[in-house]
Amino acid sequence: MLSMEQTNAGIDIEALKISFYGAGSMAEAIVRGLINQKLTKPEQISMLNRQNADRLNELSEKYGIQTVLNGSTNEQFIQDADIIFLAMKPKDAVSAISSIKHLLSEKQLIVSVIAGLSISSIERVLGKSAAIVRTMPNTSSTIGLGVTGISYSGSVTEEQRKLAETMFASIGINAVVEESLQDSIVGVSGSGPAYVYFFMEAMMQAAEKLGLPADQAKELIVQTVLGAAEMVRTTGEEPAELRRKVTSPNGTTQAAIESMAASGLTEAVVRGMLRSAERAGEIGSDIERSTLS
Ligand SMILES: NC(=O)C1=CN([C@@H]2O[C@H](COP(=O)(O)OP(=O)(O)OC[C@H]3O[C@@H](n4cnc5c(N)ncnc54)[C@H](O)[C@@H]3O)[C@@H](O)[C@H]2O)C=CC1
Ligand SMILES: O=C(O)[C@@H]1CCC=N1
Repeated sequence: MLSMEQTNAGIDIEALKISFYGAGSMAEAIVRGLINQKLTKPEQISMLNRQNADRLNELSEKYGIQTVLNGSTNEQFIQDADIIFLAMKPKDAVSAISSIKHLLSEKQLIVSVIAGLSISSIERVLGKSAAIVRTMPNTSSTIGLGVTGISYSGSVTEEQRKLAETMFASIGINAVVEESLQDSIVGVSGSGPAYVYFFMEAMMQAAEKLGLPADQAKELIVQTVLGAAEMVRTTGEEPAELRRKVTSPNGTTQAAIESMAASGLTEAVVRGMLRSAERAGEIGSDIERSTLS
């Protein structure tokens, strides 16, 4: 991760107004990350949602940001924003973008976090080309350990690129990729945290079967996962090599790994990740079709 000095070079992000259109889990993860990492002040952030005043009140109290339900008052927030995050579910994207397109101006940067939604679909809904950053973040942005795939429309300037990369670097690491790879990023790191949680859930089930109390099992498993990821990062060794070091010939780990392999763990993970990327493509095609009809 870049240091703040490096990431903030030459860009006064605190001076910019950032509006999140869609106040769900991903928007909250980014907002929390931006505030915790002190990239900007809560007063500069607004969050707009279609419904659920309770959720908005909670977000406003928790983070000190401005929140507003869809309606006439949100127009001002959209018009005043320098950066607009599109953060609703894919199925809501076309109608949401249509409803604000008359409020957008050329100087604004649009950042989409929506899985599958292509830059060309956004431009088709807007009826013109625009400065669009297509991203695929993940929820670990909440604690500054996110991963974000980033791609740009042709209208994004060098300075806007720097701005987008600075924002996402403050809440994790970035991978700037060709837009055609964005569905792959979904399969790898967008959905990725859920695979790890799923594996941890299975480990917790097993630990309980082995007689450990649930809270102790959780503590041991969290530290095991954290330690293993940190080992890969700090030693620079390949996961396969680190695994070999845990695995004594004919010992306990070998017995476990053989049993997991026989149950098709590798194939299940590979198939699942490819399916996630494929699903992102399907979601994108559905949206594209709806913009053509
Ligand atoms: N949750 C995750 O781990 C990740 C999600 N994403 C993407 O982020 C987007 C949002 O996902 P989540 O935050 O998980 O969903 P969510 O369901 O938690 O939040 C979506 C929010 O958008 C609001 N919304 C829908 N239509 C609206 C409209 N017309 N105007 C204003 N607000 C509107 C909904 O009321 C809801 O609060 C999705 O497109 C997803 O593909 C991307 C990366 C990771
Ligand atoms: O499940 C989803 O569709 C979103 C996109 C990546 C993570 N969550």
